[in-house]
Amino acid sequence: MRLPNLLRKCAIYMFELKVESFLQRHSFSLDNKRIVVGVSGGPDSLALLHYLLKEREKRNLFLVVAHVDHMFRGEESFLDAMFVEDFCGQYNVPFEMVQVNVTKIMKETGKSSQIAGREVRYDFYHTIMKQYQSSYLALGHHGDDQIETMLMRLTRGSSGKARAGIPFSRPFYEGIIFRPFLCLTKEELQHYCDRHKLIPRIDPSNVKGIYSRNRYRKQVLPFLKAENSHVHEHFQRFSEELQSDEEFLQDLTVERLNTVLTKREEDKMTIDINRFLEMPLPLQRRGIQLILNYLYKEKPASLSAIHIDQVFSLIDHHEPSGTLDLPYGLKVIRSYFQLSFQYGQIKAEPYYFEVNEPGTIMLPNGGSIIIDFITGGKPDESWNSAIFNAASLRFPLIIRNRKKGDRMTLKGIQGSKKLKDIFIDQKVPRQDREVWPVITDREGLIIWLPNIKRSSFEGVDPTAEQHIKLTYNT
Ligand SMILES: Nc1ncnc2c1ncn2[C@@H]1O[C@H](COP(=O)(O)OP(=O)(O)OP(=O)(O)O)[C@@H](O)[C@H]1O
Repeated sequence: MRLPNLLRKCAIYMFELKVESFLQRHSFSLDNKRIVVGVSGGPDSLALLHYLLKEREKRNLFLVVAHVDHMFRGEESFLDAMFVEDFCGQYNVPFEMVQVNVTKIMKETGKSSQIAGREVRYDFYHTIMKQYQSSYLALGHHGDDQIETMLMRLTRGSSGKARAGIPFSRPFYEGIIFRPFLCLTKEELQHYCDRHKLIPRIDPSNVKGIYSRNRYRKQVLPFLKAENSHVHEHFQRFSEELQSDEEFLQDLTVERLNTVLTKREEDKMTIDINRFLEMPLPLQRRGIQLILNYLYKEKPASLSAIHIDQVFSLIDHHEPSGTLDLPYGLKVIRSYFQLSFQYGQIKAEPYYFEVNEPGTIMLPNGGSIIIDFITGGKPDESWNSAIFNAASLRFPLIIRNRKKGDRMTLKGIQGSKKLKDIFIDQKVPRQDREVWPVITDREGLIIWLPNIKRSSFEGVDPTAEQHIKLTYNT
């Protein structure tokens, strides 16, 4: 055998070995699979199809090719489709294609060409997988794609698993997407095409000059490759480690979050702040992320790490209450030790307690009212308590949330004042007003608005035999 031929054989062998050991590392066997292959006609997916065709007999593979003509480049892009069809004809592979005017979709929906094109492709892949009863979709992403994706996401501020880039495999409807070429560079795929005398139609990456991906491809990748020619292997390993770390932490987060959630509805979640703060910090961050992912059926592009930081500021806040507006009308509301994530208007749960004797009443807002009977001596008054002459109160006392039209008489002031105005004057957040406790006597006279205003009924009476002390703990 002549030397160039031997070198060629060696290179092909090395290529196949790399892919095989990559598949093995992911415990993925090609044997007996029915696979849809996404083929654009460019070098990466043409090399992928060729590689799988070489394995077809040995592995007992059933292959079918899916091609999408996005109609971006008029006649040219239709010729790509014809090229792929012709290639499939030569190798006796079923070929399926669809023509979709993606530019029109972009105009109608305002989506970018990448997003609109991607949605069309993945829809079509799904259709073909169903049609051919295939559970596997093979795509030609490679190591350079991986580096670009990871750097772009990091730069953009992605979090969690997204930073790990493109996974080797992931669930896709009832099936699985897999990418056997993530272990290879773009250059290796180009060489593979050359060695097998494959002449791809175009390299679609060349027509993507305006995309930010191409700026990474042209400006960042050459620098990294010059620094270390194995950079793609290191990024790939980092991606895989990060993915498995993320999965592990994600499972832990779900477990812990379940113990912290006090409410879980379709469009509302509430956590207990004290229990939440007992979670390790990395789980706290992921916990907030999980809640947001759950509530946002479609994640807003404008949602960023800054919003997560703002949620944490609300948790660390010294004030017992506060609100944060997130994209798409999602609100985060802190009320004492409860943090709620919810859409739209805040509905207060009405509550009503009758009190006849000393004790503690736990309130739905997480606070409590303590009732003490004090006989003899001068009871001390603190900022969160109120003292009454027991004989002047008509029992049972009632602890409830406010009602429309509530008014109270204030200490040292003639006449009465609307609760609504008192709340506004004291700048009590709207959502807190609905759950703030109001204490009345049997006849409905408001005797105390805890921690906000003292009523005309309050005060120590030196002649009183017994006092009642009410304390509001938040
Ligand atoms: N028009 C298309 N029709 C079917 N599959 C496609 C199409 N475009 C891309 N794919 C699949 O998605 C993979 C990744 O797409 P991407 O756009 O990142 O790569 P590409 O530069 O188009 O790759 P290639 O050189 O294989 O065309 C491709 O390798 C291919 O498997």
